[in-house]
Amino acid sequence: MSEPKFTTDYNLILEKVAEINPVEYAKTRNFIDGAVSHLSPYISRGVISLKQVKQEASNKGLEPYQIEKFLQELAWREYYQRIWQVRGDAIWNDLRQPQPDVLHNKMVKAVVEARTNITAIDAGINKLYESGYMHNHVRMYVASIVCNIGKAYWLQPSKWLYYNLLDGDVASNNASWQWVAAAFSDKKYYFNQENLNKYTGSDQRNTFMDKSYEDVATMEIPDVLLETIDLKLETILPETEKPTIDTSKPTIIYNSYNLDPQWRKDEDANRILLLEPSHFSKYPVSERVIQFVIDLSKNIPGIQVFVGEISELVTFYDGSELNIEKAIISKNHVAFKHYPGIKDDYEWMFPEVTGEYSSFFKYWKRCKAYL
Ligand SMILES: Cc1cc2nc3c(=O)[nH]c(=O)nc-3n(C[C@H](O)[C@H](O)[C@H](O)COP(=O)(O)OP(=O)(O)OC[C@H]3O[C@@H](n4cnc5c(N)ncnc54)[C@H](O)[C@@H]3O)c2cc1C
Repeated sequence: MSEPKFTTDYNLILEKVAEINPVEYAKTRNFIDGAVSHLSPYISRGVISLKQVKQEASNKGLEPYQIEKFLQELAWREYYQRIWQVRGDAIWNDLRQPQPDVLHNKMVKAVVEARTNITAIDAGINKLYESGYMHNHVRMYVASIVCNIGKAYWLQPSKWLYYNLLDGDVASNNASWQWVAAAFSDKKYYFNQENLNKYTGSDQRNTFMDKSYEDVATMEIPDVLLETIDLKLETILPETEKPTIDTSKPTIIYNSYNLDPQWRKDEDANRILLLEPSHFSKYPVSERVIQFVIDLSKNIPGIQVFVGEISELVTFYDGSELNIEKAIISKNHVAFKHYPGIKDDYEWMFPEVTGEYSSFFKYWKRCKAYL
């Protein structure tokens, strides 16, 4: 399968939203060449909302049962966002219980270098480096190899994946790694070569995963996974000019989690894509991700890219008649709580269902009442 290409043209993105096929999706989503939507980079970057995607799926004239699986998967994302809202920075800790059976806090070197010798896994990692995307099932396989077979603590590996993903989202990423590693679920997620072959179209045999599930769960760490690496992930940000701000008007702030071209689009305002070094030192991403974010921002007319802190933007309004609480406008987001000013609500899929639920299925049951 060729790598998915992620356009940054807004009209083409909307075409991709229109192309979703919930019926095929439900049948094939676990296969790496299945009819998945590839919309996550746009959802995570806030170009489109879950509400918008849900609306599109609902307008296809299908029966409710035919779109339910797709809506349920969208809801997984919102479920994790709600957890992040409640937990804040505690999303960086074990969410439910300590990860069992941990040997080290580093990353497995063979995974970073795509040389586990399991062809479909190595191909999935290389695709990640080439495209910034990895299929959900491959993410689960990789996380299981790293945390459950290689016995790494989930934190550093999750940062490695986040760094490389165009759709990198702290809530979905951290919680999913923890789900695989049983820090956010009752048991570790395991697979074997037979399962991997089925979903990746591979026919490889005699690998360290070519065992029964029971043997996979109890085997010694294979030699190839023993070597570890301590990753030092850094974000390289471009140099930018000081922006031109007309301080008689408010400034609308966009960032790597909000690049919605429709939001407040008819307002007379300054528009800034704010790339804060402090944010990216806490959440490092690759140069590819930064370029993707900058390219997506080009859908917003008049936007200026500014690498700097919100506090520097605020000083532009010193002596201005506009009160800073009205001058800065952003979308409410847990990673950008430190912005001052007006914060618009995110377009939730299920605005009525707030807070943290002890399981996705309890959460989904509640959501279904609003479908
Ligand atoms: C270890 C691991 C790490 C992950 N890290 C991220 C991440 O950083 N960012 C991210 O957006 N997703 C993450 N996911 C979830 C999921 O893999 C991706 O959302 C999905 O693969 C994106 O591809 P798609 O748009 O084709 O999804 P589709 O299957 O077409 O689903 C449509 C949308 O529903 C949402 N969705 C679907 N499945 C999930 C799921 N399991 N969890 C959360 N949301 C889901 C996504 O927004 C996705 O775009 C992770 C999963 C695992 C197992």
